[in-house]
Amino acid sequence: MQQKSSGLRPVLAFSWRQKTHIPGNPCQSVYAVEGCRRLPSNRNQVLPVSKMSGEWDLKILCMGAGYVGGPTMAVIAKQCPKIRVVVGDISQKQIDAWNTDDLPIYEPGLLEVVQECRHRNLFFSTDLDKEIDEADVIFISVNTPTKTKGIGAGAAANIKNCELCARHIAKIAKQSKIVVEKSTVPVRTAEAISRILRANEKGFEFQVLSNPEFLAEGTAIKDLMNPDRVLIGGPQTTEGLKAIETLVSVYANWVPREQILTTNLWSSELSKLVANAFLAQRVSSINSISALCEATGADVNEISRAVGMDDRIGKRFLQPSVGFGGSCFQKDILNLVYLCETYGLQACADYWRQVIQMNDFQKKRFSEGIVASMFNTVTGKKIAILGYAFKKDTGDVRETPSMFVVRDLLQENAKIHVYDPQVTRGDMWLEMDYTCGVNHDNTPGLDEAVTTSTDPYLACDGAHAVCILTEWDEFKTLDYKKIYDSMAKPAFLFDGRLLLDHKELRKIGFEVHAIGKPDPIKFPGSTI
Ligand SMILES: NC(=O)C1=CN([C@@H]2O[C@H](COP(=O)(O)OP(=O)(O)OC[C@H]3O[C@@H](n4cnc5c(N)ncnc54)[C@H](O)[C@@H]3O)[C@@H](O)[C@H]2O)C=CC1
Ligand SMILES: O=C(O)[C@H]1O[C@H](OP(=O)(O)OP(=O)(O)OC[C@H]2O[C@@H](n3ccc(=O)[nH]c3=O)[C@H](O)[C@@H]2O)[C@H](O)[C@@H](O)[C@@H]1O
Repeated sequence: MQQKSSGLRPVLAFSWRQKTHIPGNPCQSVYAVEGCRRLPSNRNQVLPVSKMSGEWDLKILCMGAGYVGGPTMAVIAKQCPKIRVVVGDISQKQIDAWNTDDLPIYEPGLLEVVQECRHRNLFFSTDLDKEIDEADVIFISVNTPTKTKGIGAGAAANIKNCELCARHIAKIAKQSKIVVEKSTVPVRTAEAISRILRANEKGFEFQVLSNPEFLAEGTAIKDLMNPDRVLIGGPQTTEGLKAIETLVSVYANWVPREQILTTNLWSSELSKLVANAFLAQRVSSINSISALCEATGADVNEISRAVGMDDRIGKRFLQPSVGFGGSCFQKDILNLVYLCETYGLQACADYWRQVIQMNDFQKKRFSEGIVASMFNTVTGKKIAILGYAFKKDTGDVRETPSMFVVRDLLQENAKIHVYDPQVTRGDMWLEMDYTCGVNHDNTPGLDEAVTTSTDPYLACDGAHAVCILTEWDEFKTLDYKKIYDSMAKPAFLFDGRLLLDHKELRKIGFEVHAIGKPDPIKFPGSTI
């Protein structure tokens, strides 16, 4: 298994955040583009897979070697040995890392797949001109963060990077190509990409498809090897349908045909936003109930169990937490909210915005609960944070709930000690600066207020409280007696993931507070 050195690692050579701010054209509103033109029917140049690429069945380029581009292409390369797959990026550091065994992202099982395919039919390169020229199919898998400035700031997705890719392809291409949106984008982005490509065409045709990705970090390889479905949207023209068929034939190498859904472009683009919105909505729904459980003495785990056993509701995504994080849930819901507003559907926009507001409430509620429980002050107290990644099995810290809790506790002048097996100190500060505007370089005393540790026991040594903020498996088997003995008393433990055995912890002597769990003092007899 791919293994990074344990503990908060030194800053990686590459840091994803640096690449979200690529200078270039500001985002063009996709809502301003004209209606879709039908493609001329005599330009039937999209070839079936087997005839496309000489010694290879097909040549694929993926622009963007991040959390999606890297794993997705590695799995295509693994499952399709006759397809040449190149993952390209504008970041030399990123590509250099992909060409070593110290991959730029942590994802269980990824290294093995990369090692199997690298230099066989999987290549990582910054020579985008050459690879665009050679590719038959080009995936665009670049970051599409929420806009921070200008029209739609704080809600609309910035598709600047997608547009730059389209312009790059248009400039270099000397023959017909299929261009595939892998990035998550606002509905009708394919139209903007098509227009850019068409405006620059030199007598050949581009087909633009939408193929959104549904992998989750931490389980990316499993999700890619066994997807619930693959979704491909494209123009419903003869050429468009042929292009769809070309992409279907790639996935059909390992995905059962009935799980490969084909549809039109706009349904495909919108389905991705809706899938993330529904998933996040479930988390916010159960988190809202966790607050009610704490007030009434009900147990949120029992609620999840009882409700989830109804087949119509289902068990998954009902795990209460300190809040959802990650680069996409908030971004994609905001994107949906912005779309609704753009089309004058304010009630729909308000409905979906509430999912984010509930998430903000949950994060805030957690940090306020810590302060309230600890006699209304954490000033000068050492608080150990176990887990900084937004979920287990990833080193990704984008929008991680831990960051918001740490920010709030810093405002109360606590001394923070963080342990996470995969997060770098550099990434931690970068995200804090980008998302919370808290910069450790120009805020006196801040750097010293946060210690990052490579050992969970050191992080907890002498602490007044321990907070479980990521559900890493290793936290389940720590020696909590040893931790308790080393802590200031009373020893508080705040479980933001419902990961631990609270009965056992209380037996040791901890004062335990957990999301959605009845407080045994307030509700004697209700603890399960
Ligand atoms: N992270 C995730 O789990 C998932 C992300 N998505 C979506 O996939 C897209 C990519 O997300 P991530 O992989 O997480 O982003 P990322 O930030 O990890 O990677 C994006 C990469 O694109 C590169 N890039 C930017 N502009 C470029 C250009 N003009 N040419 C070539 N490379 C360029 C960047 O240098 C970076 O390495 C986003 O739209 C995201 O919403 C979809 C499903 C899952
Ligand atoms: O578009 C994306 O980026 C991806 O977003 C999510 O994947 P990801 O964010 O990697 O991870 P999730 O497992 O969905 O978790 C998201 C957040 O919700 C939290 N969560 C999840 C499930 C749950 O029951 N409770 C809960 O608090 C997690 O801890 C995490 O902070 C979706 O699950 C993917 O299908 C999608 O492709």
